[in-house]
Amino acid sequence: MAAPGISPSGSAPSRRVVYLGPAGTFTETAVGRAPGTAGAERVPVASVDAALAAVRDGEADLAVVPIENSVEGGVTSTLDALGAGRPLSIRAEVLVPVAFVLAVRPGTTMRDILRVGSHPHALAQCRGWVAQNLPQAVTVPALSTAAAAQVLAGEGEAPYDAALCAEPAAVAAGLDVLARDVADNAGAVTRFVVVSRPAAPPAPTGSDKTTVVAALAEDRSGALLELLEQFATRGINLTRIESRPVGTALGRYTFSIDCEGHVADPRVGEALMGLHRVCPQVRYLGSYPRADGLAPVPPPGTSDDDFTAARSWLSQLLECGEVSS
Ligand SMILES: O=C(O)C(=O)C[C@]1(C(=O)O)C=C[C@@H](O)C=C1
Repeated sequence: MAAPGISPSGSAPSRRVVYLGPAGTFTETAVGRAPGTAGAERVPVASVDAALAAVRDGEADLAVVPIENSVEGGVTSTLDALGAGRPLSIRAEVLVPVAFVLAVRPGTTMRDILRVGSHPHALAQCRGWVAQNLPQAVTVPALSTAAAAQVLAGEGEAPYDAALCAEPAAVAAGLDVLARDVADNAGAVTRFVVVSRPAAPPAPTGSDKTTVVAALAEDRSGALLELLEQFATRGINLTRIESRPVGTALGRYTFSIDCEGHVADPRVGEALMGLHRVCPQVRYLGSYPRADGLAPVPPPGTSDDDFTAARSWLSQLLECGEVSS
């Protein structure tokens, strides 16, 4: 692979974005909608780990990876890969509605299906549907939804009789669609993030999110409460919080957190400083515009203006010993 920023001809610089492939995954749809990827060379890879490794190693400029689903919650492989290893920055988020079809080789009927293959997150979102409509079938994990379609369509014996994937992936693989709108919860949405090597965050927009991973002080009662208080006392709403095992021993966890606001917002900056004081480790993963455009509504006394006014009140106290009001 050529170095990032250099085209194979060595002439015009080009950006390279890697994503969980092959063509036809929901991640590919996210790449098409992600800010900063227009005109970039798109390179599909086999896993989230491979995508993030390509960015860490300088083989790609950006990776687009799934991080959260409205039905299944956090994508643990992404949370773990972002939370450890060489640091990375989240630059943007993208929301993609997720709708699955049941794809089969031509001639297969519902009764023939004993094994259903797909990405584990897709299988989890369709668990109830499969149990109800294909009670005889077991599920088989695949690298992605589109990979499941391609494997099923390939030559010879396939490891499953049906694949759950996006309809364009089924059509591209030459499969038949036996059922549409396969889901336990209609209207499911997956959230993807655009990731780069560490860089200063984009400027605040007034509708931003910040992502951090924080470790708790070991074996201390109230440590989690202390972490949460850093956000609560500053009126900052959390949009996601998940515990992930550190992996070294039972009972050791880090917390992956998304909160409303930007690190440059005084109240968010102060909350992160609070985390730095009370947590043994804090990994800042980035501040970036919200895909839904919603702006936070801070409770009374916790707006950025309130924090700025309080800071200048303290400065005056330090300077003059009193504040004329
Ligand atoms: O397999 C795909 O098509 C993917 O893009 C991965 C993925 C995921 O990791 O959650 C993305 C969206 C769907 O929720 C199911 C699978």
